[in-house]
Amino acid sequence: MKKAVHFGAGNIGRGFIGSLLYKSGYDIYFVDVFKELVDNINKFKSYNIFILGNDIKKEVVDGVKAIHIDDEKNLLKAIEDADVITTSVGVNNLYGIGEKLAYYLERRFEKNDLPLDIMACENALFATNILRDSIYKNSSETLKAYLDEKIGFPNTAVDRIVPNVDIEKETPIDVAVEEFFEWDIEKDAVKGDFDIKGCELVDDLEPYIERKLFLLNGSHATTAYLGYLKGYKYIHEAILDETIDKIVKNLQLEASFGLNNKHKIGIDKLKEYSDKVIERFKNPHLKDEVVRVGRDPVRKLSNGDRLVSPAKLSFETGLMPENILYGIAAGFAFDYKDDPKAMEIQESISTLGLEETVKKVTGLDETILIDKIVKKYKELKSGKIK
Ligand SMILES: NC(=O)c1ccc[n+]([C@@H]2O[C@H](COP(=O)([O-])OP(=O)(O)OC[C@H]3O[C@@H](n4cnc5c(N)ncnc54)[C@H](O)[C@@H]3O)[C@@H](O)[C@H]2O)c1
Ligand SMILES: O=P(O)(O)OC[C@@H](O)[C@@H](O)[C@H](O)[C@H](O)CO
Repeated sequence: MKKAVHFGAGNIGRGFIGSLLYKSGYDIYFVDVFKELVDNINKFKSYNIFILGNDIKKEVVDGVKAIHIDDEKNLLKAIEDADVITTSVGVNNLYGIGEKLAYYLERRFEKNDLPLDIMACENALFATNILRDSIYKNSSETLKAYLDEKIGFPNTAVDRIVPNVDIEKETPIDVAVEEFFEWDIEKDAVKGDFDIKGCELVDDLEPYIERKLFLLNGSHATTAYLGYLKGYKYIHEAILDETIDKIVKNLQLEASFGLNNKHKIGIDKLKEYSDKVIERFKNPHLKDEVVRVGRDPVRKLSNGDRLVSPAKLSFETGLMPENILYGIAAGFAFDYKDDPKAMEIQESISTLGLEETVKKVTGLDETILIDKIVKKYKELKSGKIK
């Protein structure tokens, strides 16, 4: 039986990656920092995936095991034998995982010289490259030669909305998901012979990952930030608000111009994709909280992420991305107290001021865009947008 090691047994790890690996016949080892989660996976060994549509379907993922990140002995054994390694831990955690993987791969190399693919399944552009670079940075010259020859680092785009579960569970590790899923993988970077059913191997990942990050995650974040400001708890409520719906749809159009200019995907195709995304946001059964979708605005408002990146892309085509800038401005107004990264931005606004904070977080240097974000932030705060 082929073995898969997956770092991050959270929502997408269990609700999506775990599901496809299981259906493809892999023996799954989850690795996590959260001890209680690791213990529960080892206790129950099985979990349910509730697929939330107009009716609820249930799938079972069976025979799973978990390893705590500090359990060196078991982690070494799992990595030595792995046929595929995946992550869904949050892009900022990839640096630390890269360091650990370098250590374990050096040891695997002494025992197993079969090829292996390592894929980061995170919402970020080319996340596997970040993980790969971190592994290389921590590698000896001998290990680097082994990596060059035997280890594939395909980038991926993963898409399935997996909210924090809000239904009655049968085990504490059950998850709830939407029906839709898409997993695109860079074909030419694959070195092993993994066979994951349901994923798609693509020649050029960039159009896929940018389309997903800008049209889905950019509009998701904007729905969340505007929804939060207007007092909605859930995404499906926020997207039914006429003002939010209009801004989000126009944001998708602006991002589509940029995407089409770069990748020649076709405006009609991008519109079709965008419309499906909005329908997915409207799913009332997911009960996806705006504070989950808006989490970590420092990351979401950074230069290469879901809002600033498409804003720059569409600005470069000669268009003023007014609605994407609303999304960014709303992100700066996201003052959710339980989100440390939202609080970091709020503290920066109080000490450095808004304009300096916008420059620092977004990395933008186009004065016109910065001025517009500041203006829109003030409009949002003064309640001008109803
Ligand atoms: N939930 C979704 O709808 C969704 C969809 C697509 C992609 N993603 C992406 O997947 C990633 C995870 O998102 P999520 O929603 O599953 O979050 P989550 O918080 O539910 O899960 C993340 C898991 O990673 C674990 N973790 C953190 N640091 C770790 C480390 N160093 N080693 C091992 N485990 C570690 C956490 O304990 C947690 O269990 C993010 O990059 C996110 O953007 C999420
Ligand atoms: O996971 P994040 O924080 O990058 O983004 C929040 C949501 O937009 C995201 O989790 C989506 O639900 C997911 O990307 C859908 O595929």
